[in-house]
Amino acid sequence: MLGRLNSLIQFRHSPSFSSKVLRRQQFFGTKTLCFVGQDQMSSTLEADAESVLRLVTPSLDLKRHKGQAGKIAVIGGCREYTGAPYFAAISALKIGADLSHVFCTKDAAPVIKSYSPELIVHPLLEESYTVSEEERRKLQEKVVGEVDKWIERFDCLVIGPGLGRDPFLLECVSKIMLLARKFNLPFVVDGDGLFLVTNSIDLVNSYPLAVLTPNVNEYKRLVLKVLNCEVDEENPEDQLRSLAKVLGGVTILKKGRSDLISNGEIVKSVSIYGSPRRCGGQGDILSGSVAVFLSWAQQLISGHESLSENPAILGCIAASGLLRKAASLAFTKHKRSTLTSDIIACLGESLEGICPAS
Ligand SMILES: NC(=O)C1=CN([C@@H]2O[C@H](COP(=O)(O)OP(=O)(O)OC[C@H]3O[C@@H](n4cnc5c(N)ncnc54)[C@H](OP(=O)(O)O)[C@@H]3O)[C@@H](O)[C@H]2O)[C@@H](O)CC1
Ligand SMILES: Nc1ncnc2c1ncn2[C@@H]1O[C@H](COP(=O)(O)OP(=O)(O)OP(=O)(O)O)[C@@H](O)[C@H]1O
Ligand SMILES: [Mg+2]
Repeated sequence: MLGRLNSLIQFRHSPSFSSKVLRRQQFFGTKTLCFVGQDQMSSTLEADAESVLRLVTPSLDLKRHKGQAGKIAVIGGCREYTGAPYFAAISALKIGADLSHVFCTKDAAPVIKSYSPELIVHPLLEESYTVSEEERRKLQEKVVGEVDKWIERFDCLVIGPGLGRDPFLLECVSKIMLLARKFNLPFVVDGDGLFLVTNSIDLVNSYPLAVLTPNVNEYKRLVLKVLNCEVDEENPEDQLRSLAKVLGGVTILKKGRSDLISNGEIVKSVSIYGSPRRCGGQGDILSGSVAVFLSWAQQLISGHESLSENPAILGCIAASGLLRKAASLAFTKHKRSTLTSDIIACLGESLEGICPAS
């Protein structure tokens, strides 16, 4: 059974599971691979998202302490966008992470704090208009130093929701990405983080713990930059595989009517019926969710040395499946008035329907 699972999701184990993760091997305790259904082991394009959700979601246990179910940090939030980082960070908690941080600009912080007392909000980043040329170098060092104090505690970063495109701010964020790579910390790049990465491919190149979650526009820009061509609508799977391969094995979740996922080797799709509402913010839920499921998958795999699945692919399949289930449930309740916060409110019920807490 393990062999067949491995051949379906042929993942390269990153050499970089941190010692922090290894210390937590016991987290998943007695969970076994009988949670993986038969469909998941077939070689079809469509993933069995429910089986993956059951596989990676840890059971609740009174012996566990705060933090073991995941600590996520979102790097995003600026003067214009405060909703996006909030959606990503709160979704992580609603799914089951223990702690969710947001590193945002100084002026976005009080707004994001006011949305929720659950989030730990760091007013750290600054946009060009608040900093003189002379102050910039010193400030950049301060930002990196501050993130450095926290970074080892996180299981995954989400970089980009509502970040904005201020050049100085993006320069600081590129330093944070380099820091994350130094610590072998997985990160999900979304929204304006993808704008940054598309213009500085080296930030993610050949980093197997990077997950990119582009929407239609973001994907178009990435394909143009990296493959120097237009999006191939006829053969999306092959093009996605090539893109991930050229980027040295990063995982890409291409969002759309069906979500397509590849690490340059395999391609999987998630097409569970979601919702016809396309209100903004659903991609932000997805990025926060990928971070949690990726962390859980990493912990699961580190506890089963015989497994060679790629936690990033499992995280993407699980997050996409859950978001679609929650969007569908929210739509049955709210129809045309369905908003992103309604979908977030359905995350728990949707996950409970697939893997009950008790
Ligand atoms: N509440 C908040 O704070 C939120 C903040 N957000 C943050 O905003 C930042 C920018 O992200 P983004 O997604 O708006 O930018 P981008 O990808 O350039 O798209 C812009 C335009 O592209 C088009 N378009 C989109 N999809 C398309 C499709 N399928 N097919 C065809 N066209 C399509 C469409 O253009 P239109 O139809 O108006 O011409 C759309 O308006 C980023 O930081 C993000 O995190 C969001 O997360 C939302 C919630
Ligand atoms: N045409 C579609 N039909 C069904 N589901 C879709 C469709 N497009 C996107 N989705 C779903 O919505 C999720 C978010 O994708 P979307 O393209 O809206 O991201 P986004 O533009 O980054 O969102 P955001 O507004 O948060 O920035 C995807 O994971 C996918 O499951
Ligand atoms: Mg987006």
